[in-house]
Amino acid sequence: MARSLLLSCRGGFENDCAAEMQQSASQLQVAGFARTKPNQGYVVFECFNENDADYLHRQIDFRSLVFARQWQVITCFLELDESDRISPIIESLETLPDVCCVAQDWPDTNDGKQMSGFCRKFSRPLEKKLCERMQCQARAVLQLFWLDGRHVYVGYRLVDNSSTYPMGILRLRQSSEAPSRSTLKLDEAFAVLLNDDEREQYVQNAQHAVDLGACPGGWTYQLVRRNMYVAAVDNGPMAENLMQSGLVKHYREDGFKYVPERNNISWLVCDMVEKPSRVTRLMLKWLTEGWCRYAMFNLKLPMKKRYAEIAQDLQFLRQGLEQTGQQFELRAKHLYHDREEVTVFACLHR
Ligand SMILES: C[S@@+](CC[C@H](N)C(=O)[O-])C[C@H]1O[C@@H](n2cnc3c(N)ncnc32)[C@H](O)[C@@H]1O
Repeated sequence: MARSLLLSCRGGFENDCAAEMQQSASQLQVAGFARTKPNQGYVVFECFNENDADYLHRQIDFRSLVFARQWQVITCFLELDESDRISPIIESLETLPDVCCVAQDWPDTNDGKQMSGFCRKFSRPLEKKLCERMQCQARAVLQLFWLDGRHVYVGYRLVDNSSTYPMGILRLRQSSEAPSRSTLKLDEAFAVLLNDDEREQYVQNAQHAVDLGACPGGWTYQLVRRNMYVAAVDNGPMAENLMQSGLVKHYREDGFKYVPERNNISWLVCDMVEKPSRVTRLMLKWLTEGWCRYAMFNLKLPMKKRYAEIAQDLQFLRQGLEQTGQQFELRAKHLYHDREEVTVFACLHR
């Protein structure tokens, strides 16, 4: 009897996450409304009808949601007594489908961070009590979302339609050879926006790549690390260690005017700070002209209504790719290492 969904997001992006969920629900003709507060790092979406939360959780492809890092159906909200937190949780599980394991998350905020130690300690006794209920073939996870040590949302999420990472966050370490922290955005994008088969097929040694807005070279570093030849386009200075790799050629040119010299570019990546609509048009041009096979790029979103902007840009791109009559992929995610920006992957299957 689940009426609500919980979606976690980066603090400050609650309105965008809520607007996206509202739009996704109304496309499925499900009525509901979002409850959230600024910077709380999550949104609760309340449906008007019983079971609609489960329906939305099954019908909406999690990968289509840009701003949600993780989501779950809420079956109940518990206020717990510190003397016995486990019993009420166990008692509340009757309405749950079969689950294969338990996951504990909390809001990714300064207050929320304090929950990490608590959850680590709590998981052992909880799992001990729950082990009889776990069924390893089950396709759902028991998901707890702690607000503090006494308040928790209990519910579930489907393994095949949610993030596989704890808290929906892929944590990566920056290599000392990478010249900027931005490098983690592209590393995360390859991991999150492509599945294992796609990574194997699309990302290969000795491919040619173009990096627009490349300096100082954090994204180029990720391409070089994957043994690609890179045309790095930017007026700024490139990190010397990358230039010494022998794989990078630096073009001091305007990324909007640069035309590739070769016709076998696999990857176009772009991190230029520019209006998202302008970058979108440029990416569409590269893909439809056949100048590259795959594009991974950032759309910077300094405006207030970020969901409205990204929805419009993605729609423009989708329509442009549809007009080619070819099959294509288009995915966008507000990644953990993204700040006021969203990362997009697009390709045309020729
Ligand atoms: C966010 S930084 C890129 C950081 C880079 N991806 C990294 O990981 O080190 C944006 C870069 O875009 C460049 N840029 C902005 N507009 C450009 C344009 N029209 N053509 C080429 N580069 C541009 C800037 O010079 C700047 O170096």
